[in-house]
Amino acid sequence: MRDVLLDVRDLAKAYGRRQAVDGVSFHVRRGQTVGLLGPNGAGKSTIVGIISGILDADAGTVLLDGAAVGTRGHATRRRIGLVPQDLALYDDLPAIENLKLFGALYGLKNAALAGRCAAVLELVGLADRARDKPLTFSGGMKRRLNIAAALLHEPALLILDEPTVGVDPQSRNAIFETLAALQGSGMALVYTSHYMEEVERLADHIVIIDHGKVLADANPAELYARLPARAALHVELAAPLSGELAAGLARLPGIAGVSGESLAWDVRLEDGTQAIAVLDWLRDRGQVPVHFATARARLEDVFLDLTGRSLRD
Ligand SMILES: Nc1ncnc2c1ncn2[C@@H]1O[C@H](COP(=O)(O)OP(=O)(O)OP(=O)(O)O)[C@@H](O)[C@H]1O
Repeated sequence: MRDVLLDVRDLAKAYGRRQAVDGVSFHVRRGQTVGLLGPNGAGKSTIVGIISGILDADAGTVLLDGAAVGTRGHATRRRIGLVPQDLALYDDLPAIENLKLFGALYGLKNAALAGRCAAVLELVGLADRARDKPLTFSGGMKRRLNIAAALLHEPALLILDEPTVGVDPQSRNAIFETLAALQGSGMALVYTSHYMEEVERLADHIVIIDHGKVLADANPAELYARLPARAALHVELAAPLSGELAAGLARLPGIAGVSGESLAWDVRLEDGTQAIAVLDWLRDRGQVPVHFATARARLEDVFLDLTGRSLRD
């Protein structure tokens, strides 16, 4: 496939007897944001470590533009930027000096280094804090400085490992703005998270990982389309619904399930537009809804459907 930037094939990695990554394959196209979603311990950090050439895999290959990435493949590794889960900053060194250190590691010097430092600080919204030390920064600002450091060498692919853990909501939004700007510039991103809302918001392709394996690899619309119920209707009635009527409701076309009792009911719908038909059906039988709410299926539902477990467990 011509537009594939990163091709991850059959990765495996064990720590002692624990198989952390167990035959993982997926790819990232140019300009695409791939969300790696999975619970804590699923293997995301290990996958990211192998992709960015920090960890050796026991088996499998990682190709960037057809060239192998490995702990010894320096030229290819340089085309990847990694924002690790653990912050790597010198707290009492001004932000700009931190960046110069990282830049020097990438071989940047003099005017080129100064130019890149200014550009990345601007991009992450820290240009006016260049001379301040990270110890005066919020968790989110430190994270943004880390993102800046990973962008100094203009990578083709930026990998972010849980970049919003421990970050306040305002800073979280600032991080999203930075990432949106990077997406706009055509950069490919790999974003790991166990926060489904974030992955839903950012990613145009989602790889769900659990116990070191890929459970799903698709765009969000495809993931939702596979669900038996893509929406839910919660309805509260003025008078209790009989068991007989509830059973009748469950038999209506497009209804995936009915649960509840007395005044409050939840109806799982194959499609959200069926909510109107359900409300009409109830009203035709003298059941007056006093309150109702509909909700679309979320990635949480996809995970639950795939594993039988909640991602938040
Ligand atoms: N250095 C290590 N030594 C031993 N076991 C490890 C090591 N690193 C990770 N593991 C184990 O490998 C499995 C996968 O861990 P990994 O950190 O890749 O998952 P994760 O999805 O990134 O989770 P988290 O978000 O909590 O970091 C876990 O069971 C973890 O305990």
